[in-house]
Amino acid sequence: MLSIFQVLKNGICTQKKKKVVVEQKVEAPKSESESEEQPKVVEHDFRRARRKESLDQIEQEMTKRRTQEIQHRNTLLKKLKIKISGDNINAPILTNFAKMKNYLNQDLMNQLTKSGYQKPTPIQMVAIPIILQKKNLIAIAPTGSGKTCAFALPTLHNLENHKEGGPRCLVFAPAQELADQLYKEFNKFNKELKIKQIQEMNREKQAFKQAWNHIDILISSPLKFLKLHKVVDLSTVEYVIMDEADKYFELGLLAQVKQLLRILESLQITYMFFSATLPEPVEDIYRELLIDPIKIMIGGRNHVLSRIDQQLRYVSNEYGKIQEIKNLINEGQMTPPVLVFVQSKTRAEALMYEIEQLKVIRVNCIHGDMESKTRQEIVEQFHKGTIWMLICTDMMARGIDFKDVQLVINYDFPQSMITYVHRVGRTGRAGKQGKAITLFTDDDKSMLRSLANVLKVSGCQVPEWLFQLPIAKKELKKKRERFPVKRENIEDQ
Ligand SMILES: Nc1ncnc2c1ncn2[C@@H]1O[C@H](COP(=O)(O)OP(=O)(O)OP(=O)(O)O)[C@@H](O)[C@H]1O
Repeated sequence: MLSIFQVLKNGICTQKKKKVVVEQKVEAPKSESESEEQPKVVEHDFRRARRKESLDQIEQEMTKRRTQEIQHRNTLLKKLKIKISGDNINAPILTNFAKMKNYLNQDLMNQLTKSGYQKPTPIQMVAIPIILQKKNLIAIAPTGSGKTCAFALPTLHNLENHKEGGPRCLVFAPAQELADQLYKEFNKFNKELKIKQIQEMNREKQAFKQAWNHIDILISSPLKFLKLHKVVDLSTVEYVIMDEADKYFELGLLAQVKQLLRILESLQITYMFFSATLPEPVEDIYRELLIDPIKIMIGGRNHVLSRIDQQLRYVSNEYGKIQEIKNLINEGQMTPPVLVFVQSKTRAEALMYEIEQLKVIRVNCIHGDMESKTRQEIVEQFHKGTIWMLICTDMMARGIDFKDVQLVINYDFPQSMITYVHRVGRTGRAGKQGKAITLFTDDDKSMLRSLANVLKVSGCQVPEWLFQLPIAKKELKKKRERFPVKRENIEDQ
């Protein structure tokens, strides 16, 4: 006869997963020797109960840890001002690049080590795992925060080895200098893939077509690409990256970009749009094109990093500006390299001439009227440090990565706040401190209220009087974007 204890035990055991063992015991004929084994069964079941208890404990512990990890991750994301929206995305890598060995191939890991990068920047923490998932992406992150590496590394990983037949990735940049820079940055990490810029490929159509078949990544401006795309087969394209994704609209290239996107529409493409400033209407245009895009925003739209010390100086008129430059030189505040932004090519030439006359600073200027080779040489000299001060137009405001620029001077007040964000973003890059001084005259007062908003979003102390100023009307802002303020000639001061 079974004791109550045994029945209870067997009853309990039959509900357990490993039923078979217990059922065998119930069905087997009973014997003296078996009854002697009863304590063993009890012990066995007791151990099982203990094991279940401890499994439950482990599960509870794991759930607790998972919750803690998510909480910790969310706290860190909040601290780093990272916002992500979208479904089913890989978790960010919030520690160091070594952790990426589970994601990136060994070659890329080796190149990363050589580059000296140790810790991913916030945009790299989140964008790299998402691009590896081949998801459509809209990413907004501050100037100098490493967006190029954020899209270049995972794209190189996704493309793996060289394949003949035509490029699998198209990278678009709005200016030649930026395309050159992207080319260098991709090549920094690349060993296997063949990357070309459109201007390196022969303009003669047949030769272009032939060269097309042997490359993996093509870097171009949308305009140049539109001139040549008809002679090649686009069916190999899998990825499209648009750097400075809002600049095309600023340049009035909306129709061209739409045309480009229409051409690519029938293909299965993963899109990546990157910028430090992506106005909502532009974002909406891109969104229409994408299926379930993931959006990453670091900081905010038009966000200037807090490590850039932004200063405003009232100089009343054009004469005041040149005096202020002399003061800054005399006060020893012009530690090179210095970038100075003006609103036109003629003003760039004129200011260079004025500063040359002082004979204290090695100065040059750069603008779109110069031959591309001359521009390349000037950029090179500024990189090397043979030019200390470079006076430029807004052609150099976006994307250009001059190392360690100490000071940006907005000699002429920028035509829009988007331009302001990009100009001052030429300093304070790659984790360094930077300084930006913006001169304003009576002609610029109507734009100060908008600047106050940018300063506020960037976490700066903003003098209260700036918020008392009237907000410039939309029409006025638009007018200023299109037609720069008429200013007195620099040479007449
Ligand atoms: N993880 C990293 N660690 C150290 N330096 C980095 C890292 N990632 C990028 N950099 C460096 O930071 C600098 C700025 O990078 P990058 O030009 O990609 O910035 P960006 O976000 O594209 O800026 P912009 O909006 O002005 O184009 C470069 O000199 C780059 O080499």
